[in-house]
Amino acid sequence: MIPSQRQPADTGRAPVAEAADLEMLLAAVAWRLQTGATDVSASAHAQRALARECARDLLRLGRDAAALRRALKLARDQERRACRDAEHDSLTELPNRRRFDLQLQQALARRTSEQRTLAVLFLDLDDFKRVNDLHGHAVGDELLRIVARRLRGALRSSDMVCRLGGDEFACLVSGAPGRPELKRLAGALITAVSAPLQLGELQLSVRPSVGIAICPDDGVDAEALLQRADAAMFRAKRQRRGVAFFEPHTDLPAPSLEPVKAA
Ligand SMILES: Nc1nc2c(ncn2[C@@H]2O[C@H](COP(=O)(O)OP(=O)(O)OP(=O)(O)O)[C@@H](O)[C@H]2O)c(=O)[nH]1
Repeated sequence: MIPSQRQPADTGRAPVAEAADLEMLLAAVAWRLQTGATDVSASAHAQRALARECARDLLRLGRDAAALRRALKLARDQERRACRDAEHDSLTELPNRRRFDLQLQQALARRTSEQRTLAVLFLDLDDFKRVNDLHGHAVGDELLRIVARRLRGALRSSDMVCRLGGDEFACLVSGAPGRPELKRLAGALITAVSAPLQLGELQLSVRPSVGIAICPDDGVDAEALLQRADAAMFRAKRQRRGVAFFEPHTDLPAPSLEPVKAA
């Protein structure tokens, strides 16, 4: 037998160490080299396959991560939009009644510790129904958007204006405004809203009536303040005064009389 064709007797033991003569040693070494080379080439092949698989997995992982990031951003955007829609008026993009109530309650809670006054201004456009009736709902909508922008522009950034609904708006003025300052502010809001406006061919103007309620003089909770500012606005409109401060004797409903009991 030629040496290269001889196989070690027992592949489970170390054949090189057990070679009894030179011929067996050569055969054992040749066999070791051959199996070693096969092992190296098999392992290199396996490693290349593994590397390819890893690269594919990494690519898939990258794509999955990007898709996950996109889905997460979409969900966050949707959540933000839902929160925003829940607290904003879709026509004017001003905060809505719900947002106003929350902010008023927060301002009232802070006021207690800071001992400051704050005021609610209630605005309602005069004869707005005529705008809709004469020029159509779309013109009325555009006018409401413009009024919203004008109110926002006439207030400090620390003050808040919301659309309560229809042609009604409310402002929350915090800090420590006195009556003269509040009267001036109401006048500035009326001037801003009443400026003539051009809508295509149409030239229009609207005027608001404003009622003012002050915390703590006129109430210390959100509902009372808004109701009282509304009552004052109603009187301002009725008397065509433009602005009115809440007056308990005039604006509160008279207490109902107890029915006389039969004897
Ligand atoms: N264009 C438009 N009109 C609205 C909207 N919401 C409510 N309105 C209309 O606004 C009008 C408000 O009515 P009122 O405040 O009672 O009527 P007004 O003519 O302003 O009367 P006074 O407040 O007494 O001066 C109604 O005709 C509603 O139909 C809206 O989103 N868009």
